[in-house]
Amino acid sequence: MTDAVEVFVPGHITGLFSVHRHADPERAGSRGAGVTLTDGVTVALTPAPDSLVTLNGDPVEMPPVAGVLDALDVTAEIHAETPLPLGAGFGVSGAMALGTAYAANAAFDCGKTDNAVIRVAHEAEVSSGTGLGDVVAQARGGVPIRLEPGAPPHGRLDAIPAAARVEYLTFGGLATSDVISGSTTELSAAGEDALTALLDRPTLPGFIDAARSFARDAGVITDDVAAVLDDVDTASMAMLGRTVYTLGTGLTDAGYDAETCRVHPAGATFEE
Ligand SMILES: Nc1ncnc2c1ncn2[C@@H]1O[C@H](COP(=O)(O)OP(=O)(O)O)[C@@H](O)[C@H]1O
Ligand SMILES: CC(C)(COP(=O)(O)O)[C@@H](O)C(=O)O
Repeated sequence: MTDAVEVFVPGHITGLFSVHRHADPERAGSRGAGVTLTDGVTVALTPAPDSLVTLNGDPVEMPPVAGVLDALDVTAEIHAETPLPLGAGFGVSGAMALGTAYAANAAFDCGKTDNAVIRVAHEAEVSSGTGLGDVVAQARGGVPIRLEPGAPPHGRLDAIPAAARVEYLTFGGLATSDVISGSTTELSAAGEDALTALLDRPTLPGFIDAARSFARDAGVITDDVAAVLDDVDTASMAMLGRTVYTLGTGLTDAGYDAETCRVHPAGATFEE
């Protein structure tokens, strides 16, 4: 058993998605597409007799992290640091679950393969109702397309092979669990149409166009987000949060004081 293990997990903004429920959480998930970010979450895990989770120094209730620790039957202190806001569509909960799973597997010599670690984090995230596709996307990096839902070996991923600057502006959170546990028929139909359109044009402009159509058709846009989307036709809304993002410089060009990062070229990594 080692002392502390640190893992970096990229943030993930979902552009479009459809919900695929299944009694078995490793087969449940979403199809869709998003961008992983160089702004992410660094998860530091230290084995400890009582589990504790902090985010930027403050204790937090984080069900998917608790779920990972339970599944691995370990207790630990998890200290996570991120520039990203929690609950605003950046997959912070998925990042914390995946970072915890990788770090715990290493610190406690659980002996799991990469796919098995991803499966543990995905199951905990899905069972907590905090996400459906963030974990598999964050394990891959880049601009992942989720062709089939679920953790490996069930889910299937592809990606848009491209890099970009990413700008984002956040107004606050949207409760992911309220949206994905409610009626998702309209949202999922919009997500399937948008994924088909993206696969016809798997480029960054194709992604933003599909994401904007999805955001409009899914009926989730809030007034603060809508006002920015009216101003910036290369921007869309992060699922699921009151966040606007663009690939390139659209937000700053329009005079918004946006945060800036890049598409992350890789998935979660151990920090040396
Ligand atoms: N202050 C907080 N704001 C939002 N979520 C919080 C907060 N403290 C704890 N949580 C928990 O964090 C999780 C956030 O999940 P989610 O909304 O999917 O966020 P994200 O989009 O960052 O992944 C939920 O389980 C929620 O209960
Ligand atoms: C959109 C969402 C269901 C939730 O994303 P977040 O709010 O960032 O946890 C995501 O996990 C996905 O499946 O695409």
